[in-house]
Amino acid sequence: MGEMKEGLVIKGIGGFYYVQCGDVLHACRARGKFRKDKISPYAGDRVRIEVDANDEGYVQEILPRKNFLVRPPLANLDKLFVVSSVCDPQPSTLIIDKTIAAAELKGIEPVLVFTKTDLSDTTELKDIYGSIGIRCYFVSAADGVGVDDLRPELTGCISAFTGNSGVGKSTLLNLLVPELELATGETSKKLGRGRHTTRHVELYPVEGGYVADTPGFSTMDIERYELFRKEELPEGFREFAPYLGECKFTSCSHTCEKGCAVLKAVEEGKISRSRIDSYIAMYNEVKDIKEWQLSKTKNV
Ligand SMILES: Nc1nc2c(ncn2[C@@H]2O[C@H](COP(=O)(O)OP(=O)(O)OP(=O)(O)O)[C@@H](O)[C@H]2O)c(=O)[nH]1
Ligand SMILES: [Zn+2]
Repeated sequence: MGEMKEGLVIKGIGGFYYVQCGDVLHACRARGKFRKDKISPYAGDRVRIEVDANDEGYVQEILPRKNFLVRPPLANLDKLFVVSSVCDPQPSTLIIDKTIAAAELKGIEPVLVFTKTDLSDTTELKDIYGSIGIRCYFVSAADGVGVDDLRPELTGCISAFTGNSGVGKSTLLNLLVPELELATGETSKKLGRGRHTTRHVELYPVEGGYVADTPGFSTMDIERYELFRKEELPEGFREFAPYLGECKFTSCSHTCEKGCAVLKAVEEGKISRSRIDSYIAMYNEVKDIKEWQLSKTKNV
């Protein structure tokens, strides 16, 4: 029996899993039982490996995941940077709010990043997102404004960047982590999404943490793969928390009921219209989803 170690899966490629144990990176194969159990290690997984005398490693056990994203496949994400441009393309508050909610419900901390502040006014976005209890950054890659404020957010955690095509994710990541050398703008378009979808996910060490290299990670992936239960939806809107439990009806859906404390807070200007509009739109989308349709959001 070889030496047992515990480490972090940095990437999986060509049947090998690269596991970081302290300063050493072990290329490991997986034990056959994973395939049988239909569970395989992914970037972000904490695993136990056995290293034999020839320095060959085998993944023996995947430690319990705190969360899992289906696409891009990533385990144990601490932080999700939700990137939107203030214009070009115009931001969609519904997409932003869906992405925030998906992160919240998985126990991933959302951090909002608005890019291209050199191109447009940010007052409206600041009004909506400045006071919901989520850290919010306004940056411009064109003149570098705000980029350094964001850097400490990468420290000591596993993070990923998501946002629609063209919002400036790659441009921003290149400023934060120059070693990544991601293709941006026209080059990225020419290479096409095919390149992104077939590429493996890799965690890059940065600022004492890791950032996932997921250039094609758009909010579409969240819409397609992360479904909500209507009962849990209010937890995706953290500024609703003080009012939940205060409604007249215990079964209140917070969409239209009389005596709803959440809707009252909206009337009083304590919750923004934009946020409740997103909540109601999302509620209407998920209210008829069946339990079996939700199974794919589990941590496997
Ligand atoms: N004016 C301005 N343009 C920016 C800024 N950030 C990015 N851009 C431009 O926006 C375009 C898209 O940027 P990318 O970094 O490729 O966007 P992306 O989100 O990575 O796009 P995908 O790779 O398609 O997912 C490029 O032409 C960038 O030069 C910014 O802060 N200000
Ligand atoms: Zn209510």
